[in-house]
Amino acid sequence: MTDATFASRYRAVVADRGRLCAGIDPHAALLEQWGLPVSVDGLRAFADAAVTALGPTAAVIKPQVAFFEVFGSAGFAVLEDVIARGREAGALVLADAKRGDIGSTMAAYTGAWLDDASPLCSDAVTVSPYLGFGSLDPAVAKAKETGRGVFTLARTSNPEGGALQTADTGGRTVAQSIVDAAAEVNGDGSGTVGVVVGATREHGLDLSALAGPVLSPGLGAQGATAADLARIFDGSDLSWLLPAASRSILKAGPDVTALVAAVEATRDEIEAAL
Ligand SMILES: O=c1ccn([C@@H]2O[C@H](COP(=O)(O)O)[C@@H](O)[C@H]2O)c(=O)[nH]1
Repeated sequence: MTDATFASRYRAVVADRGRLCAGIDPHAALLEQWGLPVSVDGLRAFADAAVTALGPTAAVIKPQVAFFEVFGSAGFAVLEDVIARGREAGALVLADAKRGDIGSTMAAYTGAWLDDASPLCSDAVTVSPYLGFGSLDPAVAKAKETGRGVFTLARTSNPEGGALQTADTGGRTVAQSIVDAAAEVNGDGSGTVGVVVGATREHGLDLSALAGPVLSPGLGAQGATAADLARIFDGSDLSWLLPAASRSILKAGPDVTALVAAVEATRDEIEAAL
């Protein structure tokens, strides 16, 4: 698709639009709040307004696949439209699918989310490394080859993640071992593998060798603030930090102008804090 690395594509769009990943999470409660039916028609209207507002404004948009999948094939058709329009509008589209399986099945997920031949092909996809980081090899290889990205969970924003992710594996935590494996892939400067580190608590990670993006969800609806980001990531290379917010932005809808203003206000608050 392109000779550019994911690092260079990421840096270009963030330099232009600022550090924000705006999520498209069509929760039933948000559909209702927007005065829409909780149906495929409601989903389509929600997605249309969201991608119209967020696609030309945010550096990265992150459709949460679960909220489309719940409507079956009709939901996936809406998601395909969101992905295509988001990319056309100049945002990087990060499909939040959190895929993870044995390598042979991971190869099929890679075909779905990172291959030009697929209608779901995105600029990046979220993955779960908990079948072993090596099980992600098909996705990592495809992403590297095509200038796309893979964002692996490391230290997630939810409270339940801690017991597993902070478990000690011979002198370092599970989450640190994921960050280190990502850093090894990124040693060539491609920035192919990003990590997910929530903004909701101290993470205790050494991100200094990562050389790739750090997606940090948890702003707004989960309670984290821009000031929390500055504190939690103090000492890290903040140029790689990509704070993410979904509901706190989407609640400004359905008016497109109000959604654009919410994206800009969130981004400006982040940029001022970092
Ligand atoms: O650790 C994680 C990983 C992913 N997420 C996802 O991000 C958004 C957050 O939405 P908000 O409305 O801003 O809370 C959502 O799609 C999650 O699945 C996360 O929150 N934490």
